[in-house]
Amino acid sequence: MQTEKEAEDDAPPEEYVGLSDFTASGEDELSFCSGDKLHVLSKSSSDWWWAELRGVKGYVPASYLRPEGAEEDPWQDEEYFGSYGTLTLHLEMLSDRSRTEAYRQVVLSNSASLRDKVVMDLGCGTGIISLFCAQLAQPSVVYAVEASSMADYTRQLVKQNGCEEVVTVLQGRAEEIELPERVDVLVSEWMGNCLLFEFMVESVLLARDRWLREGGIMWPSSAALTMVPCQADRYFSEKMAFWEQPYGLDFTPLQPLAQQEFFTKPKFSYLIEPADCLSAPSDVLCFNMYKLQIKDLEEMSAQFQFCVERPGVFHGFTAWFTVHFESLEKGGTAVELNTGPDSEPTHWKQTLFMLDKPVCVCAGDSIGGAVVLRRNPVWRRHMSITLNWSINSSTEETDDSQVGTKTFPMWR
Ligand SMILES: N=C(N)NC/C=C/[C@H]1O[C@@H](n2cnc3c(N)ncnc32)[C@H](O)[C@@H]1O
Repeated sequence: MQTEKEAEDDAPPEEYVGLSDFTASGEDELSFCSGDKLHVLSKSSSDWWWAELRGVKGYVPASYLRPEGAEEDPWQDEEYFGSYGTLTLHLEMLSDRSRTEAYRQVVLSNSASLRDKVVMDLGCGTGIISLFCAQLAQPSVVYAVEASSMADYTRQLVKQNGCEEVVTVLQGRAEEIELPERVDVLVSEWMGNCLLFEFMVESVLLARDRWLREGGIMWPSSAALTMVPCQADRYFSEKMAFWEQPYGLDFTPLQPLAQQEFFTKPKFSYLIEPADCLSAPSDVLCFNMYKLQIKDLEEMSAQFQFCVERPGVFHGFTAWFTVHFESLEKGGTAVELNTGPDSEPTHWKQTLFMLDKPVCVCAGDSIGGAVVLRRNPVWRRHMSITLNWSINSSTEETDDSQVGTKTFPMWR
């Protein structure tokens, strides 16, 4: 095995740029800031490279770097579709029974109406929804569109399950591929954390405008982002209270660091208990998938007014989403996939937004305010969420800790 020194002598250094800040956590690691130009001296492993910055050498995480000069793709498609070319994410989604059964139920309950229909499964992944269509109904054709390298395996799965007569797998981005005809049904599982993260919904809208025939069906047909003010004792004690007295020592000087590290960004995959909800939840944003336009996604805002139903600590807000699949049959019942705390947990769980300072609230208090989602103008799969709130206590007079505002990057 070559040492770093030997490897270093072999290859000329390559110029890389830091994509974001990195703080070394081992003495052989090298810290750098976003934008720093590093010389990569050897790539001894795929994850950690031996690099030099301003005369100092050390290991750096390869995922934090991009080659100097390589234009950074605002959609980060190489990384995005690369991640879907491996099984991890597909296993997570397929293991999510609540999510996958909901799509199965949609096909099953619309089986008769799907006969002879033309279906597009956008971002089919392993093809599970397309296979449900071929297995549980008799569509004339399902165009299973998948941009990642998983498409090769999807073709094998279609053949393996005897569905090649009905399912045609097309590898490519839904925005770019050519279909031989318009479709009657556009089905997709596009929802990201907080409903919109990854902004795959843009691809769904482009495909709708290009391939859905007049009067065609969108599945999901509608989507709603739901929020609620909540208590998050477990998370707060794990990440913040912990520093009060670990092993009898006072580590509170670390609390500003904990604030920065754990409460600045939203916490994905947080499972909130119904009892943690301080009030009834509210659908702050609702999307009609037939009318929604891409330009509507740049900035979305809503007011809210929560009436506190139980005394507790207002640690922050929790968000989740619900999507509906309208029935193909007139008057048929819609299928609902609800990712909230009162439903079967999904792989998304919920998203927690922690305030800087928790506030005690009493039943009868009201928490009014607004939420603004702003899509990142450069990094098109990212957004920020700004929350403004004011607490009108039914008992105490209003002082400054009753009003607040905080913006959370997701992730840029
Ligand atoms: N539900 C979440 N979060 N992720 C959904 C799952 C995303 C799947 O859809 C594929 N995909 C995403 N966008 C496109 C596109 N524009 N064209 C073709 N395939 C696409 C990804 O490669 C994943 O396999």
